[in-house]
Amino acid sequence: MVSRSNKVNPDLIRERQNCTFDTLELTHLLDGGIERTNDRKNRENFFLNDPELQSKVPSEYLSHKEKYEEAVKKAAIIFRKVQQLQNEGRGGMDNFREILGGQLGSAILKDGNPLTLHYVMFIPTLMGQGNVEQQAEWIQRAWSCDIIGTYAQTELGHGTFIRGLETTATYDPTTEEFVLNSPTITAYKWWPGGLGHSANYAVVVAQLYTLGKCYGIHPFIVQLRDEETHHPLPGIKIGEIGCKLGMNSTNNGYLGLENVRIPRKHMLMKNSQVLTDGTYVKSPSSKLTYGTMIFVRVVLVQDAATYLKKACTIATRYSAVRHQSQIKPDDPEPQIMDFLTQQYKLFPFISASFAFQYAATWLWNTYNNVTGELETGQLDNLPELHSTACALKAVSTADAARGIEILRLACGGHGYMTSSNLPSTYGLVTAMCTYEGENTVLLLQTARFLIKIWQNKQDIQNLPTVKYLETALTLNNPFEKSVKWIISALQQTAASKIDLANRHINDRVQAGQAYETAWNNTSIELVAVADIHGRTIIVETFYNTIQSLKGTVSPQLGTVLEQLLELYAVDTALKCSGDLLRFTALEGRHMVVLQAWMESLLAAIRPNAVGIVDSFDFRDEVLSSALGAYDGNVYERLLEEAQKSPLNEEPVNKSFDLYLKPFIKSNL
Ligand SMILES: Cc1cc2nc3c(=O)[nH]c(=O)nc-3n(C[C@H](O)[C@H](O)[C@H](O)COP(=O)(O)OP(=O)(O)OC[C@H]3O[C@@H](n4cnc5c(N)ncnc54)[C@H](O)[C@@H]3O)c2cc1C
Repeated sequence: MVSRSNKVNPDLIRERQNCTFDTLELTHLLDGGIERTNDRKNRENFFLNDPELQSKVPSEYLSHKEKYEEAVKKAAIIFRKVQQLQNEGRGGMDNFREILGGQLGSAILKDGNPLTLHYVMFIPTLMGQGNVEQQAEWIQRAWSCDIIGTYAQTELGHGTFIRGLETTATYDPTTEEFVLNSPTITAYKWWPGGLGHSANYAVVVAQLYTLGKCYGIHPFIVQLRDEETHHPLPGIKIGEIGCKLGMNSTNNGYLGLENVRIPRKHMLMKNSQVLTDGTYVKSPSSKLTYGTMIFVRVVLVQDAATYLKKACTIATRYSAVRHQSQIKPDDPEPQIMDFLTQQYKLFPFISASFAFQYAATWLWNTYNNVTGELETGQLDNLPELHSTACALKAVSTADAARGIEILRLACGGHGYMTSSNLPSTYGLVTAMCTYEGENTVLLLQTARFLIKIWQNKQDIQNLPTVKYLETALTLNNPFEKSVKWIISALQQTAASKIDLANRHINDRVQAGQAYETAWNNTSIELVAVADIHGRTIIVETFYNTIQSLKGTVSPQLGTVLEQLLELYAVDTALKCSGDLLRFTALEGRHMVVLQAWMESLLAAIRPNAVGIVDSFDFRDEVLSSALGAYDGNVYERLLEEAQKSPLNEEPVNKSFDLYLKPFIKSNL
């Protein structure tokens, strides 16, 4: 068997020598400073050097059951270590962000963590929707993992349309309890992570009935399993939903409820309440329940950026060491990265990963400001935040999933190997397009906000993400080869498309259609409206971030960042060129300028491509890829990974004697 050398591949050495900027400077910038880089590295050492968290057998070779058991074992170790860090005052939120996201988390558990929902949904829901007494009772127990929870909203019959959920919680004033039921098969909860065999509690979303009246969906804390034996409690029908495209260790579960009684105070009552006599007290604002949903969407934009960066690192390093074909007859085989089409597969996604990271940071800050205002009863900025989070989550996860697939294809056959780690990365990211709000549905929510703003333009000045709508239609904006022009052209396009969609809704209403029908009949345009609005925000945020960094980074790095910004902007313009030709001053002859600009940017980025992805500073364990390792010893690693196949443990498999030999002989 070939043993792997410790030498770095000479192509990668040369790429690194040719890099024009200091990769460490970019690493520190992306991490948020040298101290945060050091914290991250310490955290990586703390988790990844722990032998208990290392796998002997790649998880693909385990059975479904073994995968789950291994995942629970590691999840318990991970969170024990997180608790240790928290107790020592080390790390704070970053521990959770990295453990639960695409950085450290996916290095240790490549196909999902069964305890993620506990941290990402159960605890935030207790915090966001529990009153002070409920928080006092539950949050400490949840933080210390005395109980493990999940969030059970989706049912077999309904995901998106939550008003259609069928699980019922009927108040019984005689015992001061709620009685929970799944009246039909379609009322069974379906999908919650960790629900199958990990959680012993869940926040269950159910239709609330009291004094004979239904008050719509509300959240309830339901105990699912005995805290000692872990056996399901009476009336709880529970299990795991089975194999999926990806995320096969997250233990997604189903849940049926049959006359399950819970105390009145298990209804989460920060917003609405049911009093002991059964009187329903309405929430002061239905918008107050948005908080947790928005939080997760905000986090997903960051995750989209991280996973895309990982895929870019794998495909870019591989493209530097892989040689194939010839550009000119008799030339040696070039690095595949020297094919222009290959650069076009790689570099726009490198630039997109920067765009998404900066959008995520901006969205996170906006989220914190707006939720701070909520605490003081100020709700004015919530609809805009909701609309923006919907659009950015949809655009970033869709583009990241598409990008990872293109990056996988960019690695040819070897990208199809699970040892490239591109298939499971795709599995994790494409799921993000569906959960926490299905992307089309989210874009339609953004569109609803935009149409409302368009119909009623007062106070728009105070809404930063839509302020442009005031003037964008009347702009006289001759073509210019600049990012600023692209931003204003995207704004003009978004405004024109909103105007057009609005007119089409009105035309349909005038022709006799109900508003809702007219909305549905215009929804292809409405989705496109929200999509371009989201892209406009992302390009503008990227531009603003690079402007704010000017003078704070070295000129060499400044140049690279400017090139990435320009590439993201021009690539967006080219992809939206049909719309830009239709709604802005862009003409056919300008398309030639945009195309040449894009090609010149590919050429400019080429010498730094490996340097840029090196700056993402993913440890090999985090990349988990035979194609993407720092040393570039791709072929040795592929062979080494192949040896881990259980089929290779013996020279002749028993199926030969059992089936193949009789078959061959029978053909004689
Ligand atoms: C990996 C994974 C993990 C999950 N984890 C959880 C969890 O922990 N807890 C939980 O409660 N749920 C969870 N879910 C469920 C998830 O939230 C739902 O799948 C999601 O909300 C979409 O709902 P749906 O599956 O019912 O799809 P549907 O709503 O049935 O969507 C199917 C199609 O209909 C379209 N559609 C639906 N409504 C509209 C509309 N109004 N306008 C236009 N088109 C529409 C959609 O665009 C889509 O194309 C998870 C799902 C996945 C895939």
